[in-house]
Amino acid sequence: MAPTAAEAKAAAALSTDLVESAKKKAAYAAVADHFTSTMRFVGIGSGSTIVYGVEAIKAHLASNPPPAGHINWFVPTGWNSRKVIEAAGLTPIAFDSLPADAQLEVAFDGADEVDAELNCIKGGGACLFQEKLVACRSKKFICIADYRKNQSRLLTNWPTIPIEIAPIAYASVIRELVALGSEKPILREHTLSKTGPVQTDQSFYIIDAPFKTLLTADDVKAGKDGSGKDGVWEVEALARAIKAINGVLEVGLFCGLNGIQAQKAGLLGGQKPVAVYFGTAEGEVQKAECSELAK
Ligand SMILES: O=C[C@H](O)[C@H](O)[C@H](O)COP(=O)(O)O
Repeated sequence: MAPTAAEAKAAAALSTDLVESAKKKAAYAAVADHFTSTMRFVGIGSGSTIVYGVEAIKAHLASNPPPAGHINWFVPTGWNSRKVIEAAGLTPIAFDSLPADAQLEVAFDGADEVDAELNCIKGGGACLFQEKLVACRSKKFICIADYRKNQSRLLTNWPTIPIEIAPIAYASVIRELVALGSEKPILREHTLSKTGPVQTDQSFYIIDAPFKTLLTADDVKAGKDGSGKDGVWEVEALARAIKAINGVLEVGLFCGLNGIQAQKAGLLGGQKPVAVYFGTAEGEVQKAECSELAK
């Protein structure tokens, strides 16, 4: 028998509660493991999950105040992120105001989907360019997500790759994406009161491009062809191909080992998180660590 409207509403509310509680638990665990009040520069991502991360940082600072005279600076990844930092009473510093030699100790952010190798899709909320800048300038990038985001391969549950592009180039970028095997890339438009394309913090546009489920590096090592033949791509190969299109500012695939290698050498971090904290539907937190760091 189909559920009544009241039953359906109650089930939806329960599911929302589970998701929010999973985000919060993951955020508090991530902050407990990776934030200290002696840190100088900390990156703060965008979206609904990072709000709990900022809440956890605020709570941590309340019970572990920084040494006298020490300022914890929080680097936002856009307008929304800055508002969250300010609303929590924390001190923001713009990315382009950072001292030239400053490195962020850690950056926390959410994700739309994460695969078995911790490659991520980001940009569901139209923030990805500044998030990548901040992640790559951090010694470690830590991701926080709920159980819906935890998939073995990208483009399993999340349908498209967000790509930030120069407005003038949108039609030609769409044509190039189709040539790469994306069936129906679309320019993201407002769905509520305002009409027209969604604009990013850089006043650029977002194209959402669907592709077949992406292969991991391990799939390719196991002999699968991820070169784009028949529209089948390995994550990094596709990220490189999209980034090479004229008019693309950044692609919402956070992947690759470059930064990880640099991080192992104690230099800059990378696009790929070193750890992802997933809040589970059972109320636990599952921590996935980047296996390359252990090698
Ligand atoms: O554009 C938005 C960002 O990449 C977010 O970090 C991502 O969409 C995850 O957002 P949420 O935490 O709301 O699921």
